[in-house]
Amino acid sequence: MIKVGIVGGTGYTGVELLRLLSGHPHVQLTAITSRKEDGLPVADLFPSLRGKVNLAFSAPDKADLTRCDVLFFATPHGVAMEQAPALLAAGVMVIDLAADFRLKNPATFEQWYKMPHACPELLPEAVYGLPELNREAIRSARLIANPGCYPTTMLLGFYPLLNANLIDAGTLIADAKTGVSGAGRKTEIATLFAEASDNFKAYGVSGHRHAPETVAQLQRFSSQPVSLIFTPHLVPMIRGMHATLYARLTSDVTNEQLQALFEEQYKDAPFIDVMPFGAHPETRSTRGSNMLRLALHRPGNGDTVVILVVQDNLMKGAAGQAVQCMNLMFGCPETEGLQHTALLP
Ligand SMILES: NC(=O)C1=CN([C@@H]2O[C@H](COP(=O)(O)OP(=O)(O)OC[C@H]3O[C@@H](n4cnc5c(N)ncnc54)[C@H](OP(=O)(O)O)[C@@H]3O)[C@@H](O)[C@H]2O)C=CC1
Ligand SMILES: CC(=O)N[C@@H](CCC(=O)OP(=O)(O)O)C(=O)O
Repeated sequence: MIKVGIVGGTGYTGVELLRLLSGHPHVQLTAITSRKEDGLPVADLFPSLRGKVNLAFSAPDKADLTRCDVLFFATPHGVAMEQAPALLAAGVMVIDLAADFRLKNPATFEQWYKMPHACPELLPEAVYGLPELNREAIRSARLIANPGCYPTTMLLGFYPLLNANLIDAGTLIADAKTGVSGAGRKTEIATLFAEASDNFKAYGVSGHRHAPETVAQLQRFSSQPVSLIFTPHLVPMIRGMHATLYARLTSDVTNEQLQALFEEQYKDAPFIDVMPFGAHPETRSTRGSNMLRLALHRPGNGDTVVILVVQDNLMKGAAGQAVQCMNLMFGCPETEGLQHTALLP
């Protein structure tokens, strides 16, 4: 059994990890932290876990985290990097759901996250935890930077076209929408029911931290400088993310060839569903599941290809993806504990 700990077990990605890992046949939940709920049985806070998780929360400084084989940090940016060096030295693997290890350049991290990096020496070895792009590296990693939710949709949508050198890397556009759970469980005026329901707005238009993360990863697959215009929106949903991606084709290619390219690229990816050309994927077809669905369009058969991508931000966008990485790191089947079908309605 894999002894697993979760730092930040009371947040939305933390409780999603608990839901997934409590049903994982090779996992023994060993430590779950919360500063605010120290001593409280997990199932008292989350009755959905009654009979499934018998642990109590403990404060991070009281929990002996070195008993774990792997620790998930479902915490705000800046927490994992303070503890990762000691944990790795003690032989504990680390999967960070925040951004501490996503950007290789510490100056870029500092620019976007407004804090100095606590352990820049670990950045070169951290593996970006997107299995569809990095499966082999994840298998042998001990430190995983789990991708941001928006970057997961943008990377998996643009990657096949960029890798095949079929699009102009300098004019990528992503128009994306997500629900309020993306902002976490902490209190914030913008995510109050009276503010977010019956409302719709863009945010971070002049700069969102997921743009540099996405560009850095896409750049690995392009000899041309990658440039991305990314506009996120908050929509009145709880879970879910929809990205509409636009790219300009630079080669003569048929719609059938584009479709075949995506189908071939993701034929061995258990959590990517390449839908028929011209389909309209819906966020609820992914709710509670680790599937990411995408579909290609070519308006007017012109030189713009539109890729529609949907996922559950808490699953493929966060906790599900992190468990997918853990499965690879410990030699479990990639889909173990992740085979839920989406909830309808
Ligand atoms: N929500 C989403 O859709 C996604 C989130 N992420 C990232 O995952 C991480 C977690 O997000 P989310 O679950 O939404 O966040 P939440 O705000 O819902 O939860 C944060 C958790 O971290 C704990 N925590 C806060 N500060 C500290 C600290 N200094 N030390 C230890 N524990 C702390 C909190 O518990 P307590 O205060 O009791 O200790 C709580 O359990 C974030 O970095 C986020 O950016 C990534 C992709 C998608
Ligand atoms: C609605 C909302 O606020 N969404 C979050 C989603 C980002 C996220 O959670 O991912 P990170 O780990 O990269 O922060 C945002 O745009 O900041």
